[in-house]
Amino acid sequence: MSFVEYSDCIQDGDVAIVYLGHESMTPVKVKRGAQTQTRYGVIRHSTDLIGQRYGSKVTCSKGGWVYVLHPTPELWTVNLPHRTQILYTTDIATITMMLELKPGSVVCESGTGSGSLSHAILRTIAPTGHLHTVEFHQQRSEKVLEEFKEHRVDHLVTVRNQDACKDGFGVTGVADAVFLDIPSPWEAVRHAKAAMKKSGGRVCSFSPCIEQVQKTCEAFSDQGFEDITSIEVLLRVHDVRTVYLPLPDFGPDPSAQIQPDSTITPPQNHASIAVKTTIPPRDVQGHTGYLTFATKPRTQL
Ligand SMILES: C[S@@+](CC[C@H](N)C(=O)[O-])C[C@H]1O[C@@H](n2cnc3c(N)ncnc32)[C@H](O)[C@@H]1O
Repeated sequence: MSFVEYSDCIQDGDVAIVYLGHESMTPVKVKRGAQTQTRYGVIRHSTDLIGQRYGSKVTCSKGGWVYVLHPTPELWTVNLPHRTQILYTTDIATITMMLELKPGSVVCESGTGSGSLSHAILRTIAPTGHLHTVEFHQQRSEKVLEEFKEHRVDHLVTVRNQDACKDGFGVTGVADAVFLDIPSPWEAVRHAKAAMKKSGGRVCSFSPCIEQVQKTCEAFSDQGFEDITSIEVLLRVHDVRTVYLPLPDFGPDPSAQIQPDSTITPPQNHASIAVKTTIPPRDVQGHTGYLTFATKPRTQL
């Protein structure tokens, strides 16, 4: 198992996602001889997990069952231990697309936080790209490195425990893209520029407040970035419903030159048909933050 490569069967040392039901999942470190308690009873790793196929239905000791899923960055985002605020898949999908990330991309990121975005970046840039991630909180940087090792993606990432605003990203002229999720991103913009390739690239900053966005846009402009754009991504999940619509009664068909026939049954007054449709949500999910994108143009030679 690795977060960037799929394996068929569960092995000793894997991290598996135990799916207990809607909205109820938990990550489990698979270890020979270990047990995991669930509300459906005990899962014995040696017999119930190791050697089973990912996606299998596993029966617990009380007779209830769970599914054991292969980990993905999306599942990790909804199951990871929170050490900070994190980015969720709606923003992550937009960031990945707008930063034009692909296999082989070199990316700089700060702060690493709980590693939610980092895992998604790693899956996209594997197998030949690299992520340079900077986190100034020592325990957070140590913990996330431990997780990268457990998830077998540590060969794709360098974690630096330093201040991105003071000391930058630890690399110069190598990055295709830079991502900032720190309280004062405008202080890191010049370091972002220095970390990026001479051929240019894309940068993104995530900030919850519009005052932060204004300062960051000014810094991007001062540093010569172009195409500065701020967006907010709001997800609207529609509910699928069956609704009953009345059949319209258009009266007799004037083009049909048929004499009234008493054997034809007239349409019923309140006839209706069942149709599937979607209902938009009444409330739109809350604000997470603004995403500001900009382009570093190719340096003139
Ligand atoms: C909101 S969290 C990032 C969450 C991350 N994007 C995720 O999806 O899990 C912000 C992190 O930035 C770190 N941080 C704040 N300012 C920093 C700086 N100047 N240099 C490095 N890290 C910084 C904080 O310690 C915190 O862990």
